[in-house]
Amino acid sequence: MVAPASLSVRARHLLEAGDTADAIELVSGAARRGDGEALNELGLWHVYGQPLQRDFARARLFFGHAGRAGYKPAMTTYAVFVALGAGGEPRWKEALGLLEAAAPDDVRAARQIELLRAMDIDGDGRPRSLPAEERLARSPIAARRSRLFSPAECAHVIDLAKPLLAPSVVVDSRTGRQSPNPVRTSFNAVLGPIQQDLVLHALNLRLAAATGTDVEAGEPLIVLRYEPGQQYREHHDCLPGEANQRVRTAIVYLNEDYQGGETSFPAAGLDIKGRTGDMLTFVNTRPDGQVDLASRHIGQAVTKGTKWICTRWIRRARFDPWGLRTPSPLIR
Ligand SMILES: O=C(O)CCC(=O)C(=O)O
Ligand SMILES: [Fe+2]
Repeated sequence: MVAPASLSVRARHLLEAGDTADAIELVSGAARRGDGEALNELGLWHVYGQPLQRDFARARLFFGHAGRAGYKPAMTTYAVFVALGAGGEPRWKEALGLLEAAAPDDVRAARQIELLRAMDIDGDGRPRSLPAEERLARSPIAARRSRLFSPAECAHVIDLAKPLLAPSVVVDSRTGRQSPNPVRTSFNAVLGPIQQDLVLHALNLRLAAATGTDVEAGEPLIVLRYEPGQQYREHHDCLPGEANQRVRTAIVYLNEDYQGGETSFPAAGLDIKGRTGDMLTFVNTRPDGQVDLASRHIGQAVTKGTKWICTRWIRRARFDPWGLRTPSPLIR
């Protein structure tokens, strides 16, 4: 016997077939009856902005309802929204409390709690201490903090990314479009608000502290995986014609059991082979805001094993492309 398709799968089939009204009816009907999966689906629709209006405040409410109705993954999403301040105030302690309440019968929540308890963080999830910064070059400005992430944290980031990996794309400097390109042959996963968890948010807070930047200026963390022969050819990280430029990059090396794969800066004659958990950071722009060509760098081809890193591109000012912090048009 074939198991009946889940509600969200049936709703997606209806949407693909253009039966938007039926899909909405199916899901909202079930949501009214308190179905957790349906409530979660409504939350996701308010995040995607399809087929309902994008509205993070509503999404946050629906994820909370879905979690309380027993749909476990929604509780984690809700906790992340509360921690991030997506669709409402950021409240780290409340987010942590939600996760603690979920932990006894949710292994993922329990694992997060274990990793969070091992961190030296304050009541807002920010680090109380950091490894010392070691200056590597003046042009480009580049520095390292050894072991910024623990091996267990690195493994956790890899685990979050694994199911989401897809071939990397690059932004075309003329059209601004994204497409696969031989410049960058790795696979990557973008850990945005729906994919991340509280551990990842605490790590993003740590990266912000370690680079002296505002956590809200960071783009979502991207995890990159390079297999032998894969590389990221010489490039700089700035975007064409962008006002809110990527002024800084932070890279954390998530493993070290591979060969090749150094991060090289030809202008400075610098080749970095990171150890597990090391953070490399460099400045991409000059004081006038233009691209610093000395920041051009290469992810050298891996010759043996698999290289895992995560990259956070950090903007000049707060960056909120989805309007996570935009007040809801539907809720006052
Ligand atoms: O793989 C590397 O070492 C460099 C990665 C990189 O250039 C980037 O993520 O912007
Ligand atoms: Fe780069």
